[in-house]
Amino acid sequence: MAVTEADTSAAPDVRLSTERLTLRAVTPDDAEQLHRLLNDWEVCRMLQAVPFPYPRLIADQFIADSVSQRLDGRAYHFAVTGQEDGREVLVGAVGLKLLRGQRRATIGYWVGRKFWGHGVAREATGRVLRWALANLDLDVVEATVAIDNTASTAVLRAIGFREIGRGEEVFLSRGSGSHAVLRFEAARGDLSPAPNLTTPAAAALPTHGVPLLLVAACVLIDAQGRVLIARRPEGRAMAGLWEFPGGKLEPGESPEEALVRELREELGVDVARSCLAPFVFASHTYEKFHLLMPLFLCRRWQGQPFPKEGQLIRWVSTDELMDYQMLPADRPLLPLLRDLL
Ligand SMILES: Nc1nc2c([nH]c(=O)n2[C@H]2C[C@H](O)[C@@H](COP(=O)(O)OP(=O)(O)OP(=O)(O)O)O2)c(=O)[nH]1
Ligand SMILES: [Mg+2]
Repeated sequence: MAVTEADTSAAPDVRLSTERLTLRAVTPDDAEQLHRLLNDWEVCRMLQAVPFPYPRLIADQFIADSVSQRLDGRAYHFAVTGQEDGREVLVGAVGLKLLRGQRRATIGYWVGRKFWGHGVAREATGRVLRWALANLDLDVVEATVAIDNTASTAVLRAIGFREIGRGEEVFLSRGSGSHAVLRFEAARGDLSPAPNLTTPAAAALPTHGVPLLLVAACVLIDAQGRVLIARRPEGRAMAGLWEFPGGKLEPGESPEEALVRELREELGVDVARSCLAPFVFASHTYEKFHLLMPLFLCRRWQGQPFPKEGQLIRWVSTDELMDYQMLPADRPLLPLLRDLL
């Protein structure tokens, strides 16, 4: 099965929410409000692909295109809405376009002028960025802003984007000729929440100035020799990458005890300690910690694995495993697993 196809299949009707906002697919019912908010020189002049004045016909065309682009996974245009006097009102939009075959996308956004100054762009764009890196086959999201757009530059920096250089772009609303822009990028590492390093080992054994983190993980193997992998959900460090089920040792736990607990918490399966066979270990320096991770094999458990923590799970052959973006520490272990199975 092609990874790209399967992973984006759940995305067309995605609906995201933040503390104050809802982000959902743009629909033809949005055309009137969208046209009214966008047909504003102060908004248009910051957008590359929008003419000014902004004709209603272009709003309708944009919405029709965004429906088909979303269905085939080329772009996700979100209407950003809020509540005003108990009604849902459009306040702006965020668009994400995938660059085919590159594991990259570009992001753009605008907010209606009367909603400026309330952190809408930051809240909405940050939400889409986190969703995209956790759920689409992407490693990097790019953004470009006009050099005179200081508000937007501040938004990008606050979300975690890094400035990577300058360039020139045409802005339709500003007429012919190119205008100076700043280019930004964000990858998973720019978003990662700091890991919660609570194990006693972490405190006791710093390595090269970073703490040592002890994690136990397990390869569940089914009767056809397929293995279970899980995609780290949004909100976790390294969200969007795949891993073997498992987690950090809690104080006083052995690796086996930690795994019995983690497999129940993450997948709802019961495993006896005697069914966990030590296989290999990972030893890998991440930016903020050094990971030491024994990897066990297990062929017998009770219950049907079920993703209890919002993760995506998948049974894959060891050949298919090579097509998945696994966590960096796991990559050297995969050929060993393939040789075994
Ligand atoms: N479970 C698991 N973790 C891995 C693998 N490879 C790898 O680098 N890690 C890293 C990612 C994380 O930094 C760390 C595991 O931490 P985690 O956040 O999943 O820990 P946990 O399940 O105890 O979750 P939490 O309660 O702290 O939220 O180990 C793997 O194959 N499986
Ligand atoms: Mg875990």
